[in-house]
Amino acid sequence: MNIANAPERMIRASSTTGTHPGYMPGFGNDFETEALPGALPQGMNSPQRCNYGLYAEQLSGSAFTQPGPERTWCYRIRPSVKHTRRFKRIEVPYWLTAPAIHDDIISLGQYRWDPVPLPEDGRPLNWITGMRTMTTAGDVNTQVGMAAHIYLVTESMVDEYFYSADSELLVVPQEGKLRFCTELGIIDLEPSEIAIIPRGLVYRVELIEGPARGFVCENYGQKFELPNRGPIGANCLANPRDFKTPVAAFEDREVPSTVTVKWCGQFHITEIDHSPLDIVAWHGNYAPCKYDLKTYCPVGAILFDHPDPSIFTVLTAPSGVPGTANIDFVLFRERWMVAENTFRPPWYHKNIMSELMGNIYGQYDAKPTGFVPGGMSLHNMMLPHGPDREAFEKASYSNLGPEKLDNTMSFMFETRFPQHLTPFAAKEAPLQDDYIDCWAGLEKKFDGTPGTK
Ligand SMILES: O=C(O)Cc1cc(O)ccc1O
Ligand SMILES: [Fe+2]
Repeated sequence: MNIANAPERMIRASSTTGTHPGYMPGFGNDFETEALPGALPQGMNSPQRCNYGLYAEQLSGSAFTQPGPERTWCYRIRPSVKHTRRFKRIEVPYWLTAPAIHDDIISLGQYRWDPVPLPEDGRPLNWITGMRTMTTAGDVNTQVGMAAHIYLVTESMVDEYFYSADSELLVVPQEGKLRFCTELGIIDLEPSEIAIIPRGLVYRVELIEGPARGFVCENYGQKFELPNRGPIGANCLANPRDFKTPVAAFEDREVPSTVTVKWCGQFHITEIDHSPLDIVAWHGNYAPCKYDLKTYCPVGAILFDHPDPSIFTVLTAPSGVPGTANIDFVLFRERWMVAENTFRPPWYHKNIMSELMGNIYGQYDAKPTGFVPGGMSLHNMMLPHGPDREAFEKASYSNLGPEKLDNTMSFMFETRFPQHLTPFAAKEAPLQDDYIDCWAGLEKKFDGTPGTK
């Protein structure tokens, strides 16, 4: 069943329909915001007593001593130690964490999947139960690597909260609208936008318009940052002002609630009697944000040849080895193709990085058919791939006038680590068994005589 045809009964719409309180522009800025006047101390972080009887608490997203430390000061109704009680382990069987290598699964191969459908039994899915891990890479215990997930959401979390101690999440919606009610404010998210939810931040996810499906890159390592622009200079690509961080918004609600924590790949639940989204004011540079991919300004080939896809990097998460990302988030969006005497789609290649791609909408130039919106592909470390036969023939023989690639948005989670398929990706998700055949028709053109064929 296609997600778009899901019966109405599967969709439990969100109760949160209020207008959004607003966002602040900038990437990694030192923001300050208060939902009540005077809630934020001025000139200091820890006054003897805070206004409104609030508790001051620091959320540290980096080592204290990291150059450019990332932290946020929160002024909240209760310290967050009151938001966790005794933990009970629970199973979340479809959300897997590296290392997760299964002897009976072969990750060596070119793989492609159709969009993951909603479960046929109609059971509702929320942000936690609807997460489907496709690949894992690296090791959460050493804080390197990533996981790629598909989420399917048909119901809101109600009095249920979550945080991941393992990871920052990069969320890439493909269908439906979600609202992330976080400790630091509210983010509404729809296709063509992305959100970054920092490690350790508590939130619940509501369904605004559903069902919702999308992709998640779970980053176990250093945070995503804007790439160095090198000779490109100060402008284009993702411009910092287009990132939006929510203003403070809090809840003062005393109702039985749960908090689920993802910690070293395990899930634990704790019961509390109030909403943990109780931060009235905050300041700092460790905060969630969203970004509209339609504001991404691509820079590309304006005379000849096809550059490396790194020119389309939106965000990069460093690995510690200079220039060798733990994860690059790369965007293939609408753009003009003008290169002369050039094979314009991606060249055939074999790459030490492993490439997981997803289609948000439209057609991807190297794969005109089969790689559909909501679908994913994986070209793992040192596995050759490139345009299918149809794309090769068209690009080799078409007249090369300026051409706009319109209505197209695909992306890549590219990591320096090999990606391992999960049992879900290998056995349950709609894997295209015949994907490899897209190259079968590439014929031998060489006949020993010179000249282009
Ligand atoms: O494999 C792919 O389609 C992604 C990709 C695109 C590109 O323009 C160059 C290299 C590359 O891996
Ligand atoms: Fe590639």
